[in-house]
Amino acid sequence: MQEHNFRIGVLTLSDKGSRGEREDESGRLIGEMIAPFGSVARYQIVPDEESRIVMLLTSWSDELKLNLILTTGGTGLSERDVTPQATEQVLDYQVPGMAEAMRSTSMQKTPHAMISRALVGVRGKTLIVNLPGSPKGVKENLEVLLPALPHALAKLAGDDSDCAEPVR
Ligand SMILES: Nc1nc2c(c(=O)[nH]1)N[C@H]1C(S)=C(S)[C@@H](COP(=O)(O)OP(=O)(O)OC[C@H]3O[C@@H](n4cnc5c(N)ncnc54)[C@H](O)[C@@H]3O)O[C@H]1N2
Ligand SMILES: O=P(O)(O)OP(=O)(O)O
Repeated sequence: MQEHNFRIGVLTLSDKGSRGEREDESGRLIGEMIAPFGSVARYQIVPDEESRIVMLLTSWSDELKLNLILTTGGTGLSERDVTPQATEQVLDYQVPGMAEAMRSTSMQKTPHAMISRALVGVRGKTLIVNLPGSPKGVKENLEVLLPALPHALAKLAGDDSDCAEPVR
């Protein structure tokens, strides 16, 4: 059931997936998990190529004006893992707390979580979130962000209402 109306992009970075050698299970899972937050206005799977990632993140933010872009894959230490480098190029500023929360919570599941260099940040009015490539990594990282997502996206879209919670 859709509880919010945000416009979302899902970008899968995978050499094997882009060649049709692996099902994009991670992209599909993101679509399922994000469904209550809005509609997937763009979905694409491309190889781990920095210039293509920069081009897509820029056009989905500046031209399509998506509220949220979720990437999966290419956050690790392999030679072709370039998603964070590409993301850093397009961001106006980072939202370190969201990336820290994903990594620190995931560390309770696997020490391998520290290997992901995923960034979260903002370009214009678009929140860009890197997620790891594996479906397990997607699930464990994205479920950390979801509770804060509607508030973050509403603020980014210009909601200027008071948001302080009462002191207890
Ligand atoms: N909370 C968690 N965080 C992380 C995990 C985890 O299990 N839980 N895994 C960690 C590991 S291990 C690594 S390494 C880093 C970085 O991962 P990458 O972003 O570089 O992931 P890739 O190399 O692109 O892919 C890894 C692996 O996953 C499978 N894969 C990739 N893409 C897809 C896809 N679209 N559909 C299905 N499966 C996919 C494939 O076996 C790849 O070899 O992240 C840590 N974080
Ligand atoms: O083919 P990819 O890019 O999904 O990555 P890996 O080499 O980690 O399977």
